[in-house]
Parts: sequence; C-alpha cells; structure tokens
Amino acid sequence: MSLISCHDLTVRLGGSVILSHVSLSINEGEIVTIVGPNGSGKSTLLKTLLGAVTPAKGRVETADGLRVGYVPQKLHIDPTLPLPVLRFLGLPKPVARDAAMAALERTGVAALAGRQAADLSGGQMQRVLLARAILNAPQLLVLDEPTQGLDQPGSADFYRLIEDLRAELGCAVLMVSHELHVVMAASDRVICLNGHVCCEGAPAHVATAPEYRALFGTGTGGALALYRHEHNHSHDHDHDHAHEAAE
Ligand SMILES: Nc1ncnc2c1ncn2[C@@H]1O[C@H](COP(=O)(O)OP(=O)(O)OP(=O)(O)O)[C@@H](O)[C@H]1O
Repeated sequence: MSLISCHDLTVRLGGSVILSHVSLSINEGEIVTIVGPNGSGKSTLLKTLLGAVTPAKGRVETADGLRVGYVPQKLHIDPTLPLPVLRFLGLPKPVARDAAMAALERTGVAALAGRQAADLSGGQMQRVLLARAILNAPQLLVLDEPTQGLDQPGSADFYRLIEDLRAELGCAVLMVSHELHVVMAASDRVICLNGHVCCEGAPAHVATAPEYRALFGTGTGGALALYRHEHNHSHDHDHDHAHEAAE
C-alpha cells in the first residue's frame, strides 16, 4: 500500500522552477533513497512531500493518519540555551521519560540523556534526532542526508541502524544520501533526481541506467562524479530549462 505519493509535481522557489513533472510513491516497509547532484531539488522534494513547501502544480497524497518521523539534515541549537538531550526529545510535544529513554537506548545514545544538546558531536546529534524521530512509532521515516559529516564507519553504523529500525518498526524509509556505495547496498529502490526524475528502480537497475551513469559515472569513481556533474546527459535541456526563471 502507498503511504505517500506525489503526482506530476512542479515546484517553484524564488521565481525558478526547482522540480518539474515529479511523480513517485513510497510503499509500506520499503527503503527508498533519492540521489542527485547538489542543487538538484532533493531537499525541496522531501519538504514538498512533508507539506512544508506548496507545489505550484500537481498533488501530494498521504495515507490517512500517516505517522512520519523526520530527521533533518542538521539542526542548529543555540549553545547559550540550556537544553539537555532528554528535554530536547520532549520538544515540541511532551513525551514520557521512559519512552524518551527507550528511544535513546535504541539509537545507542542513552548515556547522553543528561548532556547539553548543543555540546553533542555531529554523529551523536544524528542519533538523538533519530531517537526523536522514532518516538511516535512512525510508519514512514524521512531522513535528509543523515550522515553528512560522519566518517565512513560512523555512517555505515548509522545506515545499519536504519535498516534494523525498519525491520523492528516495519516502517518505510525515505532518505536523501550522497553515499552512493551505501545507497546501492542499503536501498530497495533508488530515485535519481535532477530537477526531474532521471531514472528509478532497484539499485542494480539504476546503477546501469545511462541517465545515472551520465550523472555519477561508473564503478567507484561514481561517488566522485557526483560532485563533478556537468549537466551533460540527455535530459540536460529539460533540466536547464527547468531552472530558467519562471514566467
Ligand atoms: N527558499 C528558496 N528560494 C529560492 N531557491 C531555493 C530555495 N530553497 C532552495 N532553493 C534552490 O532550489 C534548488 C534545489 O535546492 P535543494 O536544497 O532542494 O537541492 P538539493 O538537491 O537538496 O541540494 P544539496 O545536495 O546541495 O543538499 C537550489 O538551486 C536552491 O538554491
């Protein structure tokens, strides 16, 4: 069953078309990863699906009463604000101490419950944000580049935790990631975005798709090609056009 879907979305921001003709659907229990070059609209797509951005055209459909847990790319906490981790978990909605402790336990950071949220390392903060996201037993976990800034073992551990949580909670996972090798290993489905959906499908299918190879190259060089993308594949015209100022 589809938990969330969008149909022929067009999103304009600041007078430019950021997304055009984007349709996708996330089913119960699957791990779907969105990949794409910097500025290709990945975060905008997540925000549109979550209702924080209103599309100019198209529609988003959500299953009735869908419980979503969201892990943002990063969260800045004012260092002058005294906010222990346990209290942070109760924002904006108060939560029972036992439930908060169980969530911190599950993401491996129970020992940090009394620490100041602003003092946490990047990796610790991501686990605290993940604990907060699983508090309401989500049916859909949405993560925006959750391992940005983590070292390789740290990010591999984090993705393993996501897979374990998916199995335990039975939730679907929708995430944005730049780590192509992990994405290819850990996703049921990959969506390659560049202002529009370039290609999508099982990792093995997407890895061999010409549109994906044009964006990311082949083999291990693919991860580096991500940052060297020069808009040279067959959809270029569409994409460049999509970024022209809207009328
Ligand atoms: N509020 C806004 N107003 C105008 N333009 C915006 C706004 N938010 C994002 N954009 C533009 O939309 C485009 C897509 O941004 P978005 O953050 O969705 O890309 P992304 O694929 O998530 O990028 P990255 O990989 O760098 O995180 C960018 O060109 C960005 O500058």
